[in-house]
Amino acid sequence: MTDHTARLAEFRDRIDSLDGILLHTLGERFRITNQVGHLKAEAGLPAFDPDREAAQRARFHEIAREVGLPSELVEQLMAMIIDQVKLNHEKIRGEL
Ligand SMILES: C=C(O[C@@H]1C=C(C(=O)O)C=C[C@H]1O)C(=O)O
Repeated sequence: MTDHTARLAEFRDRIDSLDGILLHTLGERFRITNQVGHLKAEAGLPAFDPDREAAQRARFHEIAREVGLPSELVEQLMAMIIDQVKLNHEKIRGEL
């Protein structure tokens, strides 16, 4: 193996490991938001909480700046996740 091939393989190992961490973390986030979905459905609370989401967006921008990621990327990524959470909440409510 050339030095470049070995370094590429090392980088890809690290990428695979980080992808695993990201997806396991996402799975854990969905497990917790599903619990929130059950709690809200039982309490008759709406799936969507705009004040909470506004506070989260402000925090996402702050974190994006800290870690050097484009704010738009972080915002779009988190909006996709949160939209799916709200769909899950509607589904949970429909099943009660
Ligand atoms: C999980 C919640 O429900 C919704 C989903 C959110 C999320 O995925 O972070 C945030 C706010 C709500 O619109 C919540 O209210 O905390």
